[in-house]
Amino acid sequence: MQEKQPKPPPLLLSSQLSLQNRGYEVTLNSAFLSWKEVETRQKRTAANIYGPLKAAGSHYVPVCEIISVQETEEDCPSTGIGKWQKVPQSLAESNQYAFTVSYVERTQKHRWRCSEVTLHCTDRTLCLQWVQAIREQLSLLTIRPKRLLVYINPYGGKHHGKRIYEQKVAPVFSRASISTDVIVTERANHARDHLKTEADLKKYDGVVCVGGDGMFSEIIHGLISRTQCDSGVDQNRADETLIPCSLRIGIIPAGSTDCICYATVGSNDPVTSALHIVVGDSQPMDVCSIHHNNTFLRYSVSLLGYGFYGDVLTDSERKRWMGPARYDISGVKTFLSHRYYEGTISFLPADENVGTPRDKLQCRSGCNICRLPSAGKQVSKDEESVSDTEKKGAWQVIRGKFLAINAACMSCACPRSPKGLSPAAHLADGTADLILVRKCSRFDFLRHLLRHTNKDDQFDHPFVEVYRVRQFRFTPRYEETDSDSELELREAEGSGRKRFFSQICREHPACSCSLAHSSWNCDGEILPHAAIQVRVHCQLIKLFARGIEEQSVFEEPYTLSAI
Ligand SMILES: CCCCCCCCCCCCC/C=C/[C@@H](O)[C@H](CO)NC(=O)CCCCCCCCCCCCCCC
Ligand SMILES: Nc1ncnc2c1ncn2[C@@H]1O[C@H](COP(=O)(O)OP(=O)(O)OP(=O)(O)O)[C@@H](O)[C@H]1O
Ligand SMILES: [Ca+2]
Repeated sequence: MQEKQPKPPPLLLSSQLSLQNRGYEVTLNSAFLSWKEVETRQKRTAANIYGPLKAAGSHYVPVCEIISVQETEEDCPSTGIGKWQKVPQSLAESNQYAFTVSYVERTQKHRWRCSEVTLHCTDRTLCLQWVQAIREQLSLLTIRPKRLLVYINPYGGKHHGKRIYEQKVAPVFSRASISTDVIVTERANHARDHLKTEADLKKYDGVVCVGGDGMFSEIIHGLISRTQCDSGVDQNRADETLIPCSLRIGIIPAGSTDCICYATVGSNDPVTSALHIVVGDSQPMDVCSIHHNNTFLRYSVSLLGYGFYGDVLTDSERKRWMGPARYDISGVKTFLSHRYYEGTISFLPADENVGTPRDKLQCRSGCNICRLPSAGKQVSKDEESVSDTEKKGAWQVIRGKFLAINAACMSCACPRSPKGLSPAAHLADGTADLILVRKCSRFDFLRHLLRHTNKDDQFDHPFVEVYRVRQFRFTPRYEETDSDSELELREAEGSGRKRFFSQICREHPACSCSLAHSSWNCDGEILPHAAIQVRVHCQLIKLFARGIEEQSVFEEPYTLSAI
């Protein structure tokens, strides 16, 4: 039996217009603008005089990817000179009216570009009719932002934030008739504090940051805190159900790692990010809350890393002046120091229906795992206790010596590691992947690190374990209060703090006493405590992004070759 083809949306407008001196059949319906070349009588005779009038090439642009449409003035007589310009004389007289449609074009490596087509009409009424019809369709796309609050960090990455915004992003926003209020930050936490207490958020459809992961972190801290404060939710309580933020966040990459942008869009290209904002994309994202006892410390969306990544960050902060290269220098230095740390990790594993960190399937645009009902909503306290019945007593405890303890709420893909720290982690499934790299030789650790940069599985080592979790806790050995450690602690207190550290450091020949414990790298910020409690909040924030599109979408961008 033949499958029934879905009916195309009703035609809104159709005309023969010209493009680069050739005739095109141009049509508009509520889903697509399309133009296909109409064979000239001459060409038709040469090919097949009895055949149907055939289109030589068709182009389809989804209406939702049209950026703007405007009447084009280039074909009018140029003022003062009185000469026709640009359009060949033969066409100029008959097709002097034109309109230009700007639309999204996909290029290599998940990049988007702003492309244009200028279509010429025989009379102005027809031209205006086209402009109006397309504008009407665009006005129905209410998901698109009209007013944005933009924060620029002038010192992120290579200090190009301001220039990137002015030269590459502002023209795209202005073409899409998006109005902006722009704040160039004057100090660290300027954006966070402004969002938290001052900004009149009702005026905006979204917040945009120009900078790196650290700048994004400021924005989410400001927005999440503001949202909880407005709803009377106490962030210091680790078991609180947090209220999701309603404003979407856009990231224009201008940092050193740009992993949140890279992992949600597929590239760290400012124009691509600007276009995702213009078309009004929406990608929900998980956020981890981090507490020490009952004190809120920070939120994290990408990497929460103790040991290796904590030490890389601590060292790299002293080298900020180097720009993005600081991470590589500190990376090599930390790698050579080969420090390991002892402690206990307890975690609550996620249900199996959200998959595992060893899955081959990766989180992509429209991901089915992130759309599961359990992932789609914030779990309230009551619901949490019901779904926890199966998990009662399911906390697992692991004690050991680790080179690195990493929690990735999403893949953490970035230019340094295009598949990321945890390639199968999901953006919005309510879980994080907990990666434990136990003490091993330098050579083995190097093999593990190298696999972040190639196709090999970085978890396929006997010294690496990985779990998909909803919550976890970490206690470094020197803070443990179980009977063994308590005894050690008392001994240490009796004989002075120095002796306690020297006891730990006997097992760390390569380190000095002050480095007997590491710090947490929380999205590029150092946490003040080593003992932490972490909980994933499903889809707490939304980005102007759509997740990484499948490669095929990039290769064949709605352009059908000759039919
Ligand atoms: C041999 C090459 C191995 C390369 C291994 C590369 C793995 C890279 C994994 C990157 C994961 C980034 C996760 C995102 C973290 C962001 O929230 C945060 C803020 O932006 N960035 C960093 O903390 C910045 C973290 C940057 C870490 C860079 C680590 C570089 C390690 C280099 C080790 C070299 C050993 C060479 C021995 C001769
Ligand atoms: N005007 C400013 N002066 C100094 N620091 C600022 C200013 N505005 C923001 N910051 C801080 O700069 C830090 C780094 O910024 P950002 O994340 O943009 O770049 P990066 O660290 O180079 O990149 P990445 O985070 O991707 O590694 C952030 O923690 C942010 O709080
Ligand atoms: Ca997740």
